[in-house]
Amino acid sequence: MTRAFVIVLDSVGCGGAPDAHKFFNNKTVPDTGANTLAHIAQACADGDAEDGRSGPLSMPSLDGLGLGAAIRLASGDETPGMTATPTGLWGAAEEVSPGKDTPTGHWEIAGVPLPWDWGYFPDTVPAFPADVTAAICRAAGVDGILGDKHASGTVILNELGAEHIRTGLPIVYTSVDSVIQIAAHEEHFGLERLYALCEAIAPMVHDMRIGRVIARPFLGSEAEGFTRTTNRRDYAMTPPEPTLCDWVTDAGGKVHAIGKIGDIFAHRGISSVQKGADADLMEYLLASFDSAQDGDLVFANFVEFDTKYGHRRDIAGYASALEWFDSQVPRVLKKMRDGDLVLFTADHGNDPSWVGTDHTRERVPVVAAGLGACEIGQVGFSDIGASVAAHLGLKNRGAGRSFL
Ligand SMILES: O=P(O)(O)O[C@H]1O[C@H](CO)[C@@H](O)[C@H]1O
Ligand SMILES: [Mn+2]
Ligand SMILES: [Mn+2]
Repeated sequence: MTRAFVIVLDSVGCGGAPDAHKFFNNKTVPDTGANTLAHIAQACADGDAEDGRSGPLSMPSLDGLGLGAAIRLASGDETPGMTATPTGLWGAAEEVSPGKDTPTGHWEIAGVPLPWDWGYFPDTVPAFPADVTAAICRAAGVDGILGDKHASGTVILNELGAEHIRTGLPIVYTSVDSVIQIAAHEEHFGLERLYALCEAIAPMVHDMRIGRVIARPFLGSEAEGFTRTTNRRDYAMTPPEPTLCDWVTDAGGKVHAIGKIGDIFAHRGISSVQKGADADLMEYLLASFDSAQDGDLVFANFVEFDTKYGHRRDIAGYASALEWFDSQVPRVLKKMRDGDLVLFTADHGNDPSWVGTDHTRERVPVVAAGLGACEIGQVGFSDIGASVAAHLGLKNRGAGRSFL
């Protein structure tokens, strides 16, 4: 028996998606050519990412496993600063699902491509139909909502945070993803009240094939500014079929969710959940090597690349986050024991050099330690789930084929 550790670097794509022209930022600009990792590496090499860090992108550990090679394979783009000869398993994965959001990417990685099209809200004001707004008002006990449009979650707090405190009305917004996000002040509105509101409207919203209701609690004041807290909670639709998480638990193993993995899978097939800032998650991941048993899956998502830097189009911040993560990788690899598979991948792109503030359709890197040097080439997202299942000796393989 063996153990598997699947570590998703949220939004750390590597370009080259053949269907990128079907996905957009700013309504009209296709994602063709977007490449989160390569464009960050290029900006660093050009001296355009000097805020809080300096010089070429430094990711020696993941590059050593095969990250630079994976980017070049996926996209043909240059990878300045990342030119090591791989010592790990490496390749790039392509998504087939019609969506570039987090649940869609994770479900397909876990063996289940999306069998439907998500519902979306139009980029108009108001964005939400009257019955949705009425349901929110009823559940919150208020007589209106603020926002009611497509927005960036940090920008809308600056715009409406003070009015929210003054009026007590929740801030409700969406994006190109299939989401309703509700932002409310933890103290003025109340954290539990925000959770109860999101939970109450989730069934109606899911019936409209809207993938998630996201509670976006924040703190602060008009004078100090408003900051989102780590108490975000996602009320996601249940995956359409059993996923890798269910296969593991059905076979008697445990799935240890680190970060928002539990929420993404609507807590189906999830044995334990640990949440927090990415720095905390790294410690939970390290500790999981001491507690995970044979047959278990540790499934982690590091979200700050996406939420703090990708959506904010902050290239230097994104580069710093990548460099921090890479500096932790030797600690992870040292914890491995014989039979462990440790696989790093991503769920979509979020190129901080791109227009707009939304995800970008990209291939994602697949690099792994524990199986020696091996090029797997171009694979599908669901092949990752099939390979992890094969590694754990599971019968179910989902839609993919194992590359092991
Ligand atoms: O701008 P914020 O609130 O971070 O929103 C982002 O977070 C949502 C969920 O991942 C996405 O749909 C994206 O719009
Ligand atoms: Mn994501
Ligand atoms: Mn995102």
